[in-house]
Amino acid sequence: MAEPLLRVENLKTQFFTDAGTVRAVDGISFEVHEGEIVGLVGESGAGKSVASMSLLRLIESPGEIVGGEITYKGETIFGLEEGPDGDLQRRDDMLSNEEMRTRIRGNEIAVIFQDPMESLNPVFTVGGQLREFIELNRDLAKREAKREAIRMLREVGIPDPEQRYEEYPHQFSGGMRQRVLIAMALACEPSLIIADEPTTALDVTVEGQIIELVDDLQEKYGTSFIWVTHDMGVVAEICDRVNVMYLGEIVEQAPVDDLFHATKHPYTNALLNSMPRPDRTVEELDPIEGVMPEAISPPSGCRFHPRCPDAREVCQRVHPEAKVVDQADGHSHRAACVKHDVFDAGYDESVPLEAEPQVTAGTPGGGEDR
Ligand SMILES: Nc1ncnc2c1ncn2[C@@H]1O[C@H](COP(=O)(O)OP(=O)(O)OP(=O)(O)O)[C@@H](O)[C@H]1O
Ligand code: NI
Repeated sequence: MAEPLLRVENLKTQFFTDAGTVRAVDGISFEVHEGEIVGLVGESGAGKSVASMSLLRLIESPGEIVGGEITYKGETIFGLEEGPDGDLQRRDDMLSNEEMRTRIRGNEIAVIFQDPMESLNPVFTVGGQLREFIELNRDLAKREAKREAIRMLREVGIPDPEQRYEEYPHQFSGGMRQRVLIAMALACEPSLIIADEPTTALDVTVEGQIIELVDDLQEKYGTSFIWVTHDMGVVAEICDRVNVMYLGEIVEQAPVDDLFHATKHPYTNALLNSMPRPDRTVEELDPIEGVMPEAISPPSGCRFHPRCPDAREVCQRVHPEAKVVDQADGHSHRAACVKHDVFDAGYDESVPLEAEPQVTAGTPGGGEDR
């Protein structure tokens, strides 16, 4: 298989707070190949956004990437090596902050956030902002940049783009604003777009339209996506491959069909059971027991064991790294759960744990109102 566009290996990002060290991203590894839509899914606080921001090196104090490697098109976005005094230091070939700003962010890797109002300036027209962005990043003259901005607005399905070019963000609906952000993300024809819950604030119909638009544009431009969401329904619609995150770790990684139909991790199973589906009534929904613990003091052993219906005594002791448990479509299916034989951790002989009675949470990530 061709070299991936993006390779993330054992990435660790932590926040050093007064209350202690938050291990927000704790050793995740995944790849994005050209033209793929790769999902990053999990409950609120799992580390999805911190992982995304780490890829762009946008982590601010008290946060810091403390380990691992990020390679994009053969260049090192992040990497450490042992220095002369034995301490870890940033590698020589790591891209500089200047290169990240001018060459990578926006041009190579663009990002779309959940709330377009945070990314758009309310006091300038939508068209003006898009034009300026294109002018700055693509070295076009003002008139050409304007023509290009209007073309992009049309491309993302905004009706009357010449007219809407002159309007302000508040004159756009939520869905239309999100289309503007997609236009902005696409404007420099990046190879990778990171979309962090871009449809979460939208109603279901508009969400469906945006997803359809992204699917079309993805096909047309061949752009790769990292799609961050807590919604398994969205994952099913848009993703090729999926990474399921729990408390800073990737607990399952598989092509989308295998994730849904040959699920290997109890947490993924719980996410799927808590998801509304056309073939089940609301009463049949099965919220995941308990709430996700704080990343500051994760449980021993498997971090999911206190909430896991399959948990046995061994799960309190053994902390499983994701391992290949199956092969599908030339892609590995990985899971971090010792109930699989490859772990050889004595799961079969181990004593089942009583499910601890817990405060029950709603469905993950506040998905219940949708
Ligand atoms: N600036 C910060 N300071 C301290 N802790 C932080 C900071 N930013 C994030 N965290 C912690 O990092 C962990 C991961 O947060 P993150 O925002 O990545 O979760 P998420 O999966 O994106 O959740 P959501 O679905 O709510 O967006 C959480 O425990 C969060 O509290
Ligand atoms: Ni987030």
